[in-house]
Amino acid sequence: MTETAIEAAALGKGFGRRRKQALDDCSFRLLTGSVCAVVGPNGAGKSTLLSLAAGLLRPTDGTITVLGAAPAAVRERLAYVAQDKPLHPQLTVADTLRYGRELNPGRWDDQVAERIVAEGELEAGARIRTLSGGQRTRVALALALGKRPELLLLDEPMADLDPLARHQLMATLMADAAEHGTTVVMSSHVVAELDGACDHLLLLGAGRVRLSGPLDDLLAAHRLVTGRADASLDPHTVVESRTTGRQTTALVRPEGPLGPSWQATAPTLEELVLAHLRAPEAPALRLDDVREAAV
Ligand SMILES: Nc1ncnc2c1ncn2[C@@H]1O[C@H](COP(=O)(O)OP(=O)(O)OP(=O)(O)O)[C@@H](O)[C@H]1O
Repeated sequence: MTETAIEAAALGKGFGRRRKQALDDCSFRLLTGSVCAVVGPNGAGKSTLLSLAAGLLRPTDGTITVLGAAPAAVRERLAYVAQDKPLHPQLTVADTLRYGRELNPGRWDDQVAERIVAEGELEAGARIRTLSGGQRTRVALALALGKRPELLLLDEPMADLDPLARHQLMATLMADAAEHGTTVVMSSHVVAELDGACDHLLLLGAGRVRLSGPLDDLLAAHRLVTGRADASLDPHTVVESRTTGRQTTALVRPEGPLGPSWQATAPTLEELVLAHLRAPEAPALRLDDVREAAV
């Protein structure tokens, strides 16, 4: 097994005759066994990136290597759950799982697929078209995990689920990934649901990588500081700063000791992401051991 699950080098994807860049010059590296959160505002390129990794789109620039090969060459070793969760509407839940089994001979894990369906109390005989959005999500995830993939690509998998189902499915997903060493790449707008589940972060903005690396390293590279509005933050890199009255609160990347003017705490994942979303001009930071120089 290769140590790198996904490697993107100057990856770009343009659409249409004008080649509008959905992704531009993206380089990052994700180690096997990581659970990676892909976050970013609407239109940032998250779905495009996941489709490229799944081999459903081809790059217009650069390269993406998945499980050591071109994505199209390793399709049977990965599973992709797209945002719209395409399933055959006329099939029953049981038929859908049966097709999953037939299409993945030698790989299929009946136990995990059946468990995910059973946890949602879905009737085996129910047709897909009669299911709610959240119930379809459950069937799509059962199909994806049943395939026993080495790489699981999930595009906003929890968006349709009620909070309890979300919590429970996330726990099942993470336990299964940990048990089998599955690499998981999951996009989401709900940062809270990623906290505690992910160990790698990829933040995209306007088609570019803004943050990439092990979550702990990215969090450790930032400090949330509070101090007097007239205190200087030189020479630190200020990601975002807000002043209310006489007080400034900022997210910074310290270049050394912060000094006595500032009270500093470690940011949460949500604070890290929100500050970068509010400050799209902040410089990018990559801590994922890419071979190229800094972005
Ligand atoms: N098939 C396509 N044809 C033309 N443009 C596209 C196509 N797919 C995506 N785009 C454009 O590429 C950009 C990135 O889209 P993408 O769906 O990857 O973003 P996203 O981060 O997943 O957004 P969201 O959070 O809204 O799901 C957008 O500007 C979108 O309009």
